[in-house]
Amino acid sequence: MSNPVYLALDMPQLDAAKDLLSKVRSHIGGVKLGMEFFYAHGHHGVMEVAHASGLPIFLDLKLHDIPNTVAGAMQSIHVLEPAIVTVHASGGRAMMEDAKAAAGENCKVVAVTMLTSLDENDLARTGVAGTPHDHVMRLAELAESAGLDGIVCSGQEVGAVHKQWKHGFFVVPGLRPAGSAGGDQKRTVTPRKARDDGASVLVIGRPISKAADPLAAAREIEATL
Ligand SMILES: O=C(O)c1cc(=O)[nH]c(=O)n1[C@@H]1O[C@H](COP(=O)(O)O)[C@@H](O)[C@H]1O
Repeated sequence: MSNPVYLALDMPQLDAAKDLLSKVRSHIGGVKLGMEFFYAHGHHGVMEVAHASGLPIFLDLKLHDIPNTVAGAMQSIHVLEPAIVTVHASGGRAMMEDAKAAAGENCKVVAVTMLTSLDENDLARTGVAGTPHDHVMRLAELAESAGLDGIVCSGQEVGAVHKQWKHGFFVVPGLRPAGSAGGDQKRTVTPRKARDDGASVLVIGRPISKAADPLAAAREIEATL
């Protein structure tokens, strides 16, 4: 089985990103590039990282706009041949359908459900009643009906979503090896638990990138899986 760990390269410096990548390259299965990196380096930066790593690229742009604009954005990133792209499930069914239709044939389009930095109180403050579990299940159903490949959710929900959506593709961030700092993440589990519960991809950033020894951290995480 291929390594499910995608390293989140959340940094604006291209050289630092490539340096980190070269250290941990053989202990990860893919690279996640999000807004921080993409807004700083755009297409050119994505191509450099893809070329330097030779690994699949997860372009985490969390698209969330009217269907026409999101479909246009998907077409604009087509040339980068990302393996995975994110949209927000709360953008609605038509937006997700159009995003999927505009994506490349080999690109998985997954919907962010409820950010792992939020808990039930945060959800209530946005006007959504119920538990994170209910909210994630509802949005997962919507994403599946829109023809998406899967969703992004926390490791606290992935087991339940996996039971409901047997062939879905599940991206799980908010992962923290036992004893590591949670930071801004609220719904965390260990990488091992997320994998055992059905995660297809494990997104890990700071537990590797901010470790005193990133290579040792990546090796240790790999050993737990
Ligand atoms: O879409 C994501 O990847 C994502 C969704 C989510 O709900 N929570 C979340 O943390 N992420 C991303 O996953 C990564 C987590 O980073 P660390 O908390 O440093 O491991 C960041 O790049 C986030 O942008």
